[in-house]
Amino acid sequence: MNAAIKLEHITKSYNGMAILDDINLEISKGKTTGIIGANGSGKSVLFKVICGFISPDNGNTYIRGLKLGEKIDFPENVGVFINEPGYISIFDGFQNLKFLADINKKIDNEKIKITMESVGLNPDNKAKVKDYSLGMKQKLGIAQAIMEDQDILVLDEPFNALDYNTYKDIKNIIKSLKDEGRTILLTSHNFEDIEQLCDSIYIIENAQLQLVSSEIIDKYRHRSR
Ligand SMILES: Nc1ncnc2c1ncn2[C@@H]1O[C@H](COP(=O)(O)OP(=O)(O)OP(=O)(O)O)[C@@H](O)[C@H]1O
Repeated sequence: MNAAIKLEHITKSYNGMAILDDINLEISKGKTTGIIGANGSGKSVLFKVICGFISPDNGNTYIRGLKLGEKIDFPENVGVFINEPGYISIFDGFQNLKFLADINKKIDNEKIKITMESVGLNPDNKAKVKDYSLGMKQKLGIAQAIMEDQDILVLDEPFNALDYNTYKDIKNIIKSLKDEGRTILLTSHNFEDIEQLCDSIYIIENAQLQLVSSEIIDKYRHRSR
């Protein structure tokens, strides 16, 4: 069976500095995989390569067996949450999601509303997104990533800027998506979240990706206490 996500020998440099150096990764369907690493280690760059937002210098990305840049440029049915999603600032939350939903025409208004409610947003709130708080924008980003029942989710720091209750809500949503068998790729600076949600954990260090050992897990547990 094809892996949901497969990376082969991915390299990416900026200004002569290797950010990703010969990255290989295979994620099976239905698994939740965590990527950890220091600020600036390359987690977002890796996620953007997987989503087809940036091209690697070398290497191949396959989503459900389809090679990016060959049969498809952007993977289909992948829910993406990468920090600071772009919104139409003069639209309200519902209008923004409706605008995006109209591209694929897979879901109706009711599904958008149900999804907004599931992340704690009121679909009838007419406030423009430019007046949303950071946490509300974060919730809207999560809603767009899951509203079409995308079976692969790429979530870069989904817990940033959330108050405690919303954080709990979003964490529970990710848990249920995991239980439903979605394939999830996740970053968080809170190691406890990664440990609780993920089936396997990788670390990016010095442009290399490696499966974390129990020693590294201990180090991170200690750090997040
Ligand atoms: N478009 C770009 N041009 C030049 N350098 C870039 C570009 N995008 C990313 N970088 C560099 O690549 C490195 C990795 O950035 P990335 O955003 O992937 O880090 P990260 O691991 O997600 O960090 P954080 O935990 O702070 O979110 C950084 O040094 C960053 O400056």
